[in-house]
Amino acid sequence: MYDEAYDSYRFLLTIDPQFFSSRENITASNLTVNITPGMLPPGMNGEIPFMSTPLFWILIGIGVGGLVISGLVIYHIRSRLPEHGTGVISRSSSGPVSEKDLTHIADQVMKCYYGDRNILIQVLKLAIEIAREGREGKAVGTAFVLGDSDAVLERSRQLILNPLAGHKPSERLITNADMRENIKELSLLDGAFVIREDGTVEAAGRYISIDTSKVKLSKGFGTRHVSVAAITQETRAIGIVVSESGGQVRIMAKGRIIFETC
Ligand SMILES: Nc1ncnc2c1ncn2[C@@H]1O[C@H](COP(=O)(O)OP(=O)(O)OP(=O)(O)O)[C@@H](O)[C@H]1O
Repeated sequence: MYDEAYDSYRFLLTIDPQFFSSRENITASNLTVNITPGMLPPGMNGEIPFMSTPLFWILIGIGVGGLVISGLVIYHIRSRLPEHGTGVISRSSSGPVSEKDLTHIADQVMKCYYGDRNILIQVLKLAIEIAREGREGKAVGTAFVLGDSDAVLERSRQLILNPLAGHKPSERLITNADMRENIKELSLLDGAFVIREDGTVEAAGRYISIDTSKVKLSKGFGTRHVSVAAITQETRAIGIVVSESGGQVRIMAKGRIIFETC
């Protein structure tokens, strides 16, 4: 009786899991009582769980791969673009820089700069004028390193004798109209301007002589940009670079470009 029942239903019958765990003797009578034809307990119906199928692992692989690729793309975009955006002032613009433009840029830069906002605006204005006007009909490139000037001077050297040496601090203020004209002339020289937070121009023709290996600017920038980025990484200064080749004005802080004009 037991053998017949079990053999004829062995692919269809369900054995109650509790049945074998109980200490009762297995007898033909209680076996038949606990066998329910056609009823399969949950999880024992012969289907392979989805998590064990190759399709599941393929989908997991696609998901993880997608996340990794998205992360790499975002990292690449972030390392290429300025952190705070691109400016509104185009190289082809002419005329004076509007207060609105300057305010917009200064707002962005002051997030990374501890110095005087008005002095910052004066330096920006001058840099933008140099980028737009050039000198003697030619494009001019130069760089301003603003703030933390003792630390900057320690990490740089004169390329030529400092043309500003011997002039009174009051004559060397960036807010002084004569000084601004002088800076435009001196921008033809190699090297950078070093400017104190209070607007005193300490030096022109300064060569930044520090290790640039930790700078993470995207490829394509030359030594002017890279060395200014490096000095902003090592000091609390910000850098304002006028590119001779592209005409953009780029503002740098903490080793990164934080703003650039179009
Ligand atoms: N370490 C430095 N410190 C100060 N000025 C530098 C330094 N390196 C280069 N310069 C100045 O930058 C000028 C241009 O150099 P380079 O072409 O390599 O820079 P760049 O970043 O491509 O700038 P640009 O976009 O203006 O061409 C040099 O002639 C020199 O006057």
